[in-house]
Amino acid sequence: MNQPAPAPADTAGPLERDAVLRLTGVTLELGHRQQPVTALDQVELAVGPGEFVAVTGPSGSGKSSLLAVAGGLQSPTRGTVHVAGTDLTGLDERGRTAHRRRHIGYVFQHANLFASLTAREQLLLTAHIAGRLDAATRRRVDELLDAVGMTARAEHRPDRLSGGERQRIGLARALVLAPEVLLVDEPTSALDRARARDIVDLLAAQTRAHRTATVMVTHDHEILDAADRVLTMRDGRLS
Ligand SMILES: Nc1ncnc2c1ncn2[C@@H]1O[C@H](COP(=O)(O)OP(=O)(O)OP(=O)(O)O)[C@@H](O)[C@H]1O
Repeated sequence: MNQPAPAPADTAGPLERDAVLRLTGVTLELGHRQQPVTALDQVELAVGPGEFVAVTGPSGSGKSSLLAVAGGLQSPTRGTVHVAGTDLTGLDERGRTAHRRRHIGYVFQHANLFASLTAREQLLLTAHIAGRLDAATRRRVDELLDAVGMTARAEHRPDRLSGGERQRIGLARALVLAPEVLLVDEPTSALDRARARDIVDLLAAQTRAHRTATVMVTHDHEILDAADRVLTMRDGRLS
């Protein structure tokens, strides 16, 4: 009797049909032609609205590469990346940037804040660039500053903030526009336990409230319980 073929690794998720973020057969080769490194190897991933996916795995396994490709910052060597129904790999640089701005929030490990702006202004600038600096967004900025515990530091510039405080502002900034896809690289690496818990709970709550498709890369095993699914990256493969 014929045995059914083994099911592929379950990285598609229960909401595949409605996925806001979908990577199909994504391979990323980096380095020189003579010495290529396969940073991503045939990755399949689908994340639905309101779903919070955590990705963990050893150093050098491809986690940052996964976020870079999912966010359209890096083009895959092979495969497709769909964000909100559009294939990023089919767009030119300009189209990709525009699509990224409209649909994707990215939280880098190092916040990349503007040196001359206060913490509050970093958030307001994001709303301004998107043409959404209205009363409701100003209220949301203040709520987010409060949610990340930064109200008292809101008028400080980055050089007067700690690494953890800058990290929290970077996260709040990415949440201002409630993007459809949120990609987060190690959001708790500079935070103590209590603060790490607050931040990951905030991420989970925002993901649900705004039906965001969230992917968070983390080494922090104590926060994995906040995610709906935990995937592991090993040698460029996701399982
Ligand atoms: N520009 C590059 N050229 C060649 N190889 C690269 C380049 N950038 C990354 N790599 C390699 O690609 C692989 C995946 O790197 P990546 O940064 O995605 O891993 P990671 O899981 O995020 O690691 P970490 O947890 O240490 O940040 C690693 O083997 C890395 O050495």
